[in-house]
Amino acid sequence: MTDTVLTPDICVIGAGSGGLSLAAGAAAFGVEVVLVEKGRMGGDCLNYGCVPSKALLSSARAAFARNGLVDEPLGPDFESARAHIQATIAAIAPHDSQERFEGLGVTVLRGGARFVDQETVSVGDRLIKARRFVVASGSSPLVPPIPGLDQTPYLTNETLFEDLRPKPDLLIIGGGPIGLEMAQAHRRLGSRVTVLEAGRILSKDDPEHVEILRQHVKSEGIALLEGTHVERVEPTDSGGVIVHVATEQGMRAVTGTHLLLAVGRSPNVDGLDLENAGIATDKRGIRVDASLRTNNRKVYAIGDVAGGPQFTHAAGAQAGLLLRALLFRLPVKFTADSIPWATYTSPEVAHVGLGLEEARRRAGAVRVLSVAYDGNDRARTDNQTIGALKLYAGKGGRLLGADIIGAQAGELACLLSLAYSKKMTMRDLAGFVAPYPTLSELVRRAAISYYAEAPANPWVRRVVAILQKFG
Ligand SMILES: Cc1cc2nc3c(=O)[nH]c(=O)nc-3n(C[C@H](O)[C@H](O)[C@H](O)COP(=O)(O)OP(=O)(O)OC[C@H]3O[C@@H](n4cnc5c(N)ncnc54)[C@H](O)[C@@H]3O)c2cc1C
Ligand SMILES: NC(=O)c1ccc[n+]([C@@H]2O[C@H](COP(=O)([O-])OP(=O)(O)OC[C@H]3O[C@@H](n4cnc5c(N)ncnc54)[C@H](O)[C@@H]3O)[C@@H](O)[C@H]2O)c1
Repeated sequence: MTDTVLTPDICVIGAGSGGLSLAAGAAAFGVEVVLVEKGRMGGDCLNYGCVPSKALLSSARAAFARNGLVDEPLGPDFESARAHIQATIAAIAPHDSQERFEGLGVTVLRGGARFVDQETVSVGDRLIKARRFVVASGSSPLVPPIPGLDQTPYLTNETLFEDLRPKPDLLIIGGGPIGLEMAQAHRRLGSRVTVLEAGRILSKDDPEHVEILRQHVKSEGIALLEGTHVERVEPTDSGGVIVHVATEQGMRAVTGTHLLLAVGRSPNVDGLDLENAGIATDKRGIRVDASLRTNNRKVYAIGDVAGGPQFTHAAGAQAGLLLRALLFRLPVKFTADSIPWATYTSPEVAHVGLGLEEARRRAGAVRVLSVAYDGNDRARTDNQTIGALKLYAGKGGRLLGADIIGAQAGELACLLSLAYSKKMTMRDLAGFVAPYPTLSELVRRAAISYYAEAPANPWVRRVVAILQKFG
């Protein structure tokens, strides 16, 4: 070990979505920060997650618009998708780079961090004794214990984008956001695609909206096998794969040229030696309280490793809360329902606040206000009429949650997330002015329907009649 022991205010482990936000925010206030990263700056989102997957979806959308549905992966389309992914990562990378963070005054150490004791972390031969530690070490693709997997070639999000070659017959295990986004992207690039899902696809989203998506992706030729148990996998002589599945109809073998695993995430706790610092974990990751603190009072955890919602914006939101707590000593409370999400299939599927069941459980009577995209003029002009928006209104018309499926659902979720966070009511959402023609008018339209019965209400009618008498 070197003699120099670093003694910053904050030591952040992991330079991904959560760690970078926290380090940049703290440095902006002149707080001394050491940031440790063992892999690529930018973490999963930039290198293996959101950015390459959304770039691939964008290329696939363009290819689909050009070619329509094809059953042969087209080399040039894959080639241009690969170039687009690389160019997009390269364009964003400087923002997350070591150089930028050093420019902000952050000390960046490259290497694996591990706890030596309750208040010390080591990185190679450096020791760090910080006033506070923030673990933001992210997650890795879960590899399930499927018999035969250890002898069968498979892809995960960590390998899929780097070597993006045509995949004639892609089998995907898992029908969550990764499975579905990648299924549609590859299908639109000409691959035949089969999704093998143990339960139902997008199980956290509204079942009626998921049914719309289900029918849509099937219409694009994606085979969805839901309620399917994968029994075992084996390689073929030609380098492909056979997946043996048990379905309600019996056993079945599904063959493909490539296999992608998209069955969830495993928190990155290995190698941190958390036990040396007495930090408790469970299978979801590091255990934290609502203020994101672990049972070691010097140590906090945010992002995928902290067992909550696993999104870039969730990690960012947690970093923001933690900055308030660490820099300004303000009490903070993270709640999972403050985190909206969107899955970027066509149509997109998005969610804000509470789901309908949870809203009913917490609030009792809930009114569901639904509007369909085909009643919206912008959806008509753009020929994007598949979709629907539902608002869940509680007592006094308070917005409790929303589900959206359709074009730009993720963008609509932004407005609704603001409304949810500010505890707005249907009155607020009916009362704002949206430019015409926009999809955001769907929100107003749904909120206005809360008052649909007002004209028939005898009391309202009486008031209107009295007011008419005043000329
Ligand atoms: C295919 C895919 C698509 C996704 N799409 C979206 C999307 O569209 N929108 C969205 O919001 N989210 C998306 N996500 C999720 C999002 O990528 C993650 O939620 C987010 O990256 C989590 O941020 P994080 O800071 O917790 O972890 P990460 O961004 O993974 O960063 C953790 C960092 O810690 C480093 N690290 C780990 N252990 C150590 C150690 N011991 N010492 C030093 N460094 C260490 C890792 O190398 C890594 O760089 C997607 C994920 C995947 C896999
Ligand atoms: N648009 C986005 O925001 C976006 C996109 C991709 C990923 N993500 C994030 O990344 C996380 C991981 O995504 P994911 O799709 O891998 O995980 P997930 O946990 O959301 O979905 C995994 C799916 O795989 C199924 N499954 C698990 N084991 C199986 C098995 N043995 N056989 C068949 N099916 C099985 C599950 O039932 C589930 O439906 C997500 O939870 C999300 O937070 C977000």
